[in-house]
Amino acid sequence: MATKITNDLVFRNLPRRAPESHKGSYGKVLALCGCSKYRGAAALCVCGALRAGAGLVTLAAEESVISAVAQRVMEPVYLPLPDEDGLSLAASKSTVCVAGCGKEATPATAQEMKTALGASSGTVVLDAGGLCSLADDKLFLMGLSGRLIVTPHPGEMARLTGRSVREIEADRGATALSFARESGAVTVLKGHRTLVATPWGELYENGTGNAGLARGGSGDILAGIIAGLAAQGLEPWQAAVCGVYLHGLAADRCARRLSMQGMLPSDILADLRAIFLENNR
Ligand SMILES: NC(=O)C1=CN([C@@H]2O[C@H](COP(=O)(O)OP(=O)(O)OC[C@H]3O[C@@H](n4cnc5c(N)ncnc54)[C@H](O)[C@@H]3O)[C@@H](O)[C@H]2O)[C@@H](O)CC1
Ligand SMILES: Nc1ncnc2c1ncn2[C@@H]1O[C@H](COP(=O)(O)OP(=O)(O)O)[C@@H](O)[C@H]1O
Repeated sequence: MATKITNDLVFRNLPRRAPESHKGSYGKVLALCGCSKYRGAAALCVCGALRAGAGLVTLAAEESVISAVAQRVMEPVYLPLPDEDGLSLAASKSTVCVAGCGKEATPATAQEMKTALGASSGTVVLDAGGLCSLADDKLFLMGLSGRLIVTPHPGEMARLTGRSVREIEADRGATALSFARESGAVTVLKGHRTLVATPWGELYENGTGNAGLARGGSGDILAGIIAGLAAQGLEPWQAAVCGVYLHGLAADRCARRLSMQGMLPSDILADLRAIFLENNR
């Protein structure tokens, strides 16, 4: 039986900003995201982390991605790739690594993920191509146990488990729970009524969100929001539970403002900040 994620559960777990705090108080996010084909995914992920409240966000990516993102958003710091030593160093200094949005699931991506995530010691949010590139390396994923959050949609869960999307959708709860138990990762199985499963057997169901989110880029923003929350000190399960709820709540508010038909993933960021404002954050 899944626990419904409520407004009270989320805002009880969300940190407040103390008057005497500084950027270091809210964590460093390293985003290892984007490729020349998927530049927008990197921008959306970075913006999600910034709007969720992270203190500093660094984007590690190839130059074509950096120049595209830098035209849209001014706050991130950039680490141009390839730079294996620079990537390891940045990962070792980060509070959270969010990796894989806008990456293709290739052996080169898997190697890049291993370089960064192996050097990090904080929370890891692994999404999209980064996650799928490691689908056959469960030992590596298990090595991140206790600090790993994975955010597959049903198609990605199919690649991770070798089962069909139809089988996964037929029993989403059991799928998420068994993947979480076997991998040691807090598992966010996305879709209508996203589930969050913990390695110790808890299952949360999210009731926010709507079909306006059913377009490319919504998941990239979610990964960034979860990373931004984890950077502020939330445990992996708290960041996942709060992240999926706030992402969906922002989308519901956005749909009332702009319609499900016309809203874009990036539009929900204005609603996320309004939700924080309405809740005195
Ligand atoms: N603007 C950008 O740069 C964007 C980049 N993106 C990146 O594109 C790459 C490929 O990701 P995609 O997810 O598009 O492609 P994938 O090939 O990983 O997955 C797409 C397939 O997964 C299945 N699927 C997904 N959600 C489902 C659901 N809720 N229920 C049932 N089946 C479902 C469907 O079969 C679908 O055709 C990733 O790296 C991603 O980050 C996308 O996020 C789209 C936007
Ligand atoms: N019908 C829907 N109802 C609620 N949430 C949805 C719906 N469709 C998509 N979403 C949400 O939008 C996001 C889509 O993520 P994903 O499939 O990874 O897309 P992308 O990789 O293109 O960004 C997920 O958070 C998912 O839960």
